[in-house]
Amino acid sequence: MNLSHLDANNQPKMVDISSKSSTLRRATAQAKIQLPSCLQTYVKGDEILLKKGAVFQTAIIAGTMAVKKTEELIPFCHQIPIESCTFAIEINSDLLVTIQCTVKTTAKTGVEMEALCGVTIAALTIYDMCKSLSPHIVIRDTQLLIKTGGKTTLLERPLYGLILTGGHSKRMGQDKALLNYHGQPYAIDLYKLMQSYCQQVYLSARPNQWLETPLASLPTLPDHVSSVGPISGLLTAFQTYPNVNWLVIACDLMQVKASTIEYLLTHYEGMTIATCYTNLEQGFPEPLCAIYTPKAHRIFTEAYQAGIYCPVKILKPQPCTLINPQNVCELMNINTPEDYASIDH
Ligand SMILES: Nc1nc2c(ncn2[C@@H]2O[C@H](COP(=O)(O)OP(=O)(O)OP(=O)(O)O)[C@@H](O)[C@H]2O)c(=O)[nH]1
Ligand SMILES: [Mg+2]
Repeated sequence: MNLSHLDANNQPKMVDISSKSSTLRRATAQAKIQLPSCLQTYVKGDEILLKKGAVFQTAIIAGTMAVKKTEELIPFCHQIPIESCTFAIEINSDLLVTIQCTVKTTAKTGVEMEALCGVTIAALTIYDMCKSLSPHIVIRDTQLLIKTGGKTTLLERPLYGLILTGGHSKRMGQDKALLNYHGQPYAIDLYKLMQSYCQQVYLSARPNQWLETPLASLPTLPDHVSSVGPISGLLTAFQTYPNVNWLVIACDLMQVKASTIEYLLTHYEGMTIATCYTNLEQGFPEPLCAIYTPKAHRIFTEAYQAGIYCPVKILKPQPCTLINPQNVCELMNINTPEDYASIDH
């Protein structure tokens, strides 16, 4: 086996990243701390206030300093410019504290060690601040939750892919998912692209839509609810696998590239309903090229029950993570034969 951490003499070495290219990379790590009940009286809102000072605020400062020092502590870590470092600390009613640290850089290698170092030192700082009140403090579950921007992507839950194909393609006059794209139906091309990022990819279609077509062999989620638009496909996906993230792409976004997906993943936020591109002309979130978290399930179900079917209308008032497309053409909607003729296929 060729281990990148060993040299030809079986001695350890720093991984050579000199020929890699710099990309925007992000890592989020998490640690938990179980505090003893005697600390309850010191909890004031989102903070623990001791004579020594504000515990979480101190932990954030310590964690930030630790992130910047990671290269000095871990022998084979590279020196990486830290471009952003944020902490989120929450405490629940059982005094279980959850710390998350997110680090960003534009570099040739990832910042997961930095994020892990950050939560670890933040946790130890909380321990140090609280230990005089009781030594019964347990730090646990330190782990990497999210890593994006490099060769492999890790999110805090599985990523499934959904290709929306259940429309009637009236304007096109033929099924858009079957349009030729470099020698194969576009849905197959997009399916293969999404497979490299998702654990599972499904077509979203009307029941029996793809029987006896070239798409028949692809995994399909037929609409559970009557097919009234893309919301039917979204709801079916959210209901079928409620605990995963969904990367959703409509089959008429024929200019989507690997970089379109990677950019979404790099900016993905697990705490919002969805990470979406902004439609620059109209300012609304683009719902059909987006990553949805499990929080979307309830929002879309309630909207559907209230008779609101338009995904843009549903997303607009919600907390979404919005990003500007790197290239507006990537999100061009191919709805008519003229649109199709205007693109390279
Ligand atoms: N699963 C599912 N997807 C749908 C449904 N209606 C539309 N879609 C998909 O949602 C995306 C956006 O659809 P539109 O472009 O608005 O509509 P369309 O029906 O494909 O095309 P037109 O008939 O020309 O309006 C496309 O990928 C469609 O395949 C539906 O009822 N169920
Ligand atoms: Mg369309």
